[in-house]
Parts: sequence; C-alpha cells; structure tokens
Amino acid sequence: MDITPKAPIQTQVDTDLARRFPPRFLWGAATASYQIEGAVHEDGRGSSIWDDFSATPGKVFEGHTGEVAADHYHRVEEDTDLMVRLGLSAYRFSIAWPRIVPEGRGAINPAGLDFYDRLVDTLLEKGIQPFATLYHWDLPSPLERAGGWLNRETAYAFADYTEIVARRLGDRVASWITLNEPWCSAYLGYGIGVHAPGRTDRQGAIDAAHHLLLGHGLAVPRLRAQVPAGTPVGITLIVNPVYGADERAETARDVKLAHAFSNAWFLDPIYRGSYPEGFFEAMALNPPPIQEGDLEIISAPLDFLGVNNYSRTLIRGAQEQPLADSCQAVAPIPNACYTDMGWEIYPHGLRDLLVNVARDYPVGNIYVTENGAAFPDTWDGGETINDPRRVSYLRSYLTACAEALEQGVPLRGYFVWSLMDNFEWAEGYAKRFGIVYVDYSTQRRIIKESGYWYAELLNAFNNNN
Ligand SMILES: OC[C@@H]1[C@@H](O)[C@H](O)[C@@H](O)c2[nH]c(CCc3ccccc3)c[n+]21
Repeated sequence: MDITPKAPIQTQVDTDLARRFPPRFLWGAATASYQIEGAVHEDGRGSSIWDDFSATPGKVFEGHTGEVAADHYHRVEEDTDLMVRLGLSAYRFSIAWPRIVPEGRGAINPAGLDFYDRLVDTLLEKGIQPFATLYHWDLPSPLERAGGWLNRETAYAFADYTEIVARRLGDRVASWITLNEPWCSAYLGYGIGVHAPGRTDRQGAIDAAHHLLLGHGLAVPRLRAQVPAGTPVGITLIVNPVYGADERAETARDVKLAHAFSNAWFLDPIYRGSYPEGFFEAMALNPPPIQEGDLEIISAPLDFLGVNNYSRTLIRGAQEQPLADSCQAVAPIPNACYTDMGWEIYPHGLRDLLVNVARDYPVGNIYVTENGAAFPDTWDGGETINDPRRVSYLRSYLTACAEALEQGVPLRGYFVWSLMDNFEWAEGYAKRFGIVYVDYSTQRRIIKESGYWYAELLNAFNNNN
C-alpha cells in the first residue's frame, strides 16, 4: 500500500489538470504597450489616441492615464525575471506604433526599435518565446487627426509600420499578431465612444472595422516578406459565445444577430472572404466603402487565430427584431458568479466557442491569447496577496481548454491576462487583472496567490513533459 503523503487534494487536482495538456503546449502571459509601459514622453515616442483620450476629462476613471502605468519601459530586466519565476514559455506583448513611427507614417524613431529589440533579446536569453502584437489600440495621434481608421490611408500606413518592425525584429520574434481585437477598436472606439478615439457614429464603426481588416490583410504579406519562412502569423479577435436564455423563436433569431455582431463580423471576412449575410441590414447601416479586391486582401491565409475570451453573452429574444448591436443580454442571472468587471464567469463558453470556431472556420491553429479576471485585490504590505477567486476562475477556464483539446481543438497555447496589474482602459487602475500585483505608489511587484498557482501548474506540466 502506498503511504506516501499525497499533496493537498487541490494541488493533486491541478497536477491532474496539467497532465491534460499536450507536450509543447505553450504557457504564457499577455500585456499591451499602453497598459504597462509608461514613459510616454521618452526616447522619441509620439502621442497616441489613448494619450489624447485619457487626457480628456471624463473619459477615464478618475482621470487616470498611461503616463507611468507599471513603468515597464524602465523595468524590462525585473519583469522578465518575474516571467522566469512564473515559468512562462512565452510572453505576448504589443509594440507601440508611436514609439516606432511617431507621426504614424514617415520618420522612424531608432530608440523605439531599440527598446523592443532589447525586450526580445532579453526574452530569448531567458528562454521565453516573444509573441508580438503589432497593434493593441495605441494609434499615433497624427493619423487620427487625418481620420484615423475612418481613413483608408491608415490601413496602408499600418502595413508600412508593420514592415519597419518586422525588418528589425523578424529574425527573433516567434509569432506575430497583426491586430488585437479590431472589434473593440471599431465599435468601442468609433461606434459608441467608450474607448479612444471616443467617436460616436455606428456607421463609422462599420467603416473603421473595414479599414482595420484591410490594414491586417495588407500587413500579412509585408510581414511574411521580412520574417523567416514558416514564422506563424495570425490575428487576435475577441470571441464571445452567445447563448439563448429560452427556446423561443425570437431568442434563436436574436442569438444569430448577436453572434454576427460579436463574432462573425470579423471571423467571416478573414476566414470566408465575405461579411456575414444580412449583417449591415441587421445594423440598419450601409456596407463600408469596400473596394475591388479588398476582401481578397483581408482573407490572406493565416497560421493561427488568437482568441480572447472572458465571459459569454446570454440573450432573451425581443418581440420586435432589435438591431444586431442592441440585442439585450439578459439581466443578472440567478446563481451566476461575476468578476469585478461585471462579466459572468462561464467557462463552458470558452470550451464551446473553441469547438465551434474550430468546426466553422479554417483557423488552422488556435491560441487563447487572453483570458483572465479582475477582482478587487488588496495588499496589506505582506509577502503575497490572496486572490482565491482568480485561482478558481483560471482553474475553471483552463479545464475548459483541456476539454476543448480532448474534443480535438488544435489549441496550441494559453496566455493569461494579465502578467501584472495595469491600465485597464476606461477603468484606469481601478481594475486589477494581474497574476502579479502592482503597488503603483512604489512600482513594487508582488506575486499573487494566482501567480504562484499558475507557476505550480506550469511546473507540473513541465515535470510531465
Ligand atoms: O479588459 C481586460 C482586457 C484588456 O485589458 C485588454 O487590453 C483587451 O485586449 C481585452 N479585451 C477584452 C474583452 C473586450 C473588452 C475590452 C475592454 C473593455 C471591455 C471589453 C478584455 N480585455
């Protein structure tokens, strides 16, 4: 009889969880330039629409800005050491366009390229694969003054910027992501104005989305021309699984509308070369200014899809058909649990969306490029921070990933959002997503319980492989 004391049951469970992931599965954490770097006036960086938006009274919680953020720009050594301590095999970060081409087009800022060059080299020295996102929302301000993503020219400027970065870093970046969540840039930024640049024009959202997609499609061949053959290139989309709250026909109808608005609006042009049938009519808007050949460019073949998922949408159909972006998600759900963002915790949604996307679209490989939770973490000055709800959230969503893998989904990696607490857009620093706590008054990093949990899971995984 084996009398060896077993690890506490929970650790045993997590060791079992680690065993459900295949060899070479990539374990990472994700961040974004404007949310962590700070140093917004340093080394030739130009202004971005998020500098302008956060400086505009009333746009961001208590007027918070990314001027200092988590000061990552000055802490690359310390923060990459944190990644080693957590046992990450990959790190997803974004490159600030305003550091590379301060005016958006034209003159290149060598110090900006030098910063990311050093970051990539440091990651490689420490055995961490660099996953670079080229655009995570910090559009150079001069381009916005010329119309931003409403202006087709911005798509071409993005492709030029992409080539500049790829020429310098292409030999060492492991995988490339063109855009992070163009849905957010278009709808939150140009449609309803809760994100930069704060425009409120639903037709503008449709037009901006098209130019973001065009920028993506123009950038893919420019990227591939600068990087070693076989370097994976993809895009990251927010994918929100939509469920019906009942069996009524109106609900089934509105679930379809909400899926088109939340997901197919971008998945279809990229992977099917056309916008969803009837989508613009369902928005009561005009199609965007599509030019001959655009959809061909937009549907450039990719090597992977990056999926960001945090929650789900539950719909109860209305009597009258609503606009696709006004299908009412149901009121708080009895017995549901929510994060500090008010997002329902529903891990089955991640499993279901991974299975459905892999079935419905020729995505090749998939990475979960963001998943995580905000909770009101507090620090008493001690050595760590208890965040059991985040541990529970991560365990349940990673179990969903394991279930998707067991159903044959080609899931190749997972990036927790986020490596560290950071500037949470319109919520400023009021929302904490990190598995590492940041005390902004001192910039001290304190690994949370969830960080130690993640490190143990990754260690168990490495011991199995
Ligand atoms: O809100 C947490 C993270 C952001 O910090 C990331 O920058 C962004 O990629 C990201 N996307 C989502 C889901 C869409 C969303 C973003 C921001 C606000 C509300 C919803 C959640 N997150």
